[in-house]
Amino acid sequence: MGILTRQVHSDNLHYPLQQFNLPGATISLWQDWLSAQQASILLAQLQLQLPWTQDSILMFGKTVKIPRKQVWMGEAHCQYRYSATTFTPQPWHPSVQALAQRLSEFLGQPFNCVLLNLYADGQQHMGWHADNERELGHDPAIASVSLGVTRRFELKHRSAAWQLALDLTPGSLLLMAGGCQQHWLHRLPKQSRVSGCRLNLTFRYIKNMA
Ligand SMILES: O=C(O)CCC(=O)C(=O)O
Ligand SMILES: [Fe+2]
Repeated sequence: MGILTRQVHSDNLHYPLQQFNLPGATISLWQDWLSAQQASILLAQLQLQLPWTQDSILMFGKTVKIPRKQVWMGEAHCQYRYSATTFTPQPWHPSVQALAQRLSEFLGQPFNCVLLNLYADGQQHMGWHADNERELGHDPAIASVSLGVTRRFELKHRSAAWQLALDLTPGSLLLMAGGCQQHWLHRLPKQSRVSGCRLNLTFRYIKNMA
């Protein structure tokens, strides 16, 4: 348990970076990647304008509703398979596309699809998982932008007792890279006392095989 190696760098004054060099993963966190104003405008826009659905998944042979709402979005070829279901992407919302573009420039790597999650309150959550679908390729870099209330985000190593907990504040950018999806799991736990909603965007890249 406990926090592992922690290094704090500052690439430039506008975007201070915290980097965690974990065994088999590199986690980078930029707290105020979006300004408070940009984050709140984007939250209001996306909450209202996207076709949010509370999807069902198959768990131990039963269909259960997931404890949050989602939208899968991006380039048309970016199919996403999740618990025996294939999701076809929604076309880009212009603000989300602009964010993907800005992220690609900032991080120097392409992003062409995104899973958006809307957690109405602290009861809504996402369980332990890794984003290791084959279509994401080997050791994908996944960039996560948070809006709305601050929530805890946890990582744990698959085979050793190492854990890391971070608070994801509105406007923060988290990058999961290295072998993170191969060696670690992550989740957004319930926080019963948190009221207010959070919207998270996890940007990914899926190659066009056509
Ligand atoms: O809401 C979060 O911060 C986590 C989202 C996540 O892990 C995912 O979309 O795969
Ligand atoms: Fe994830």
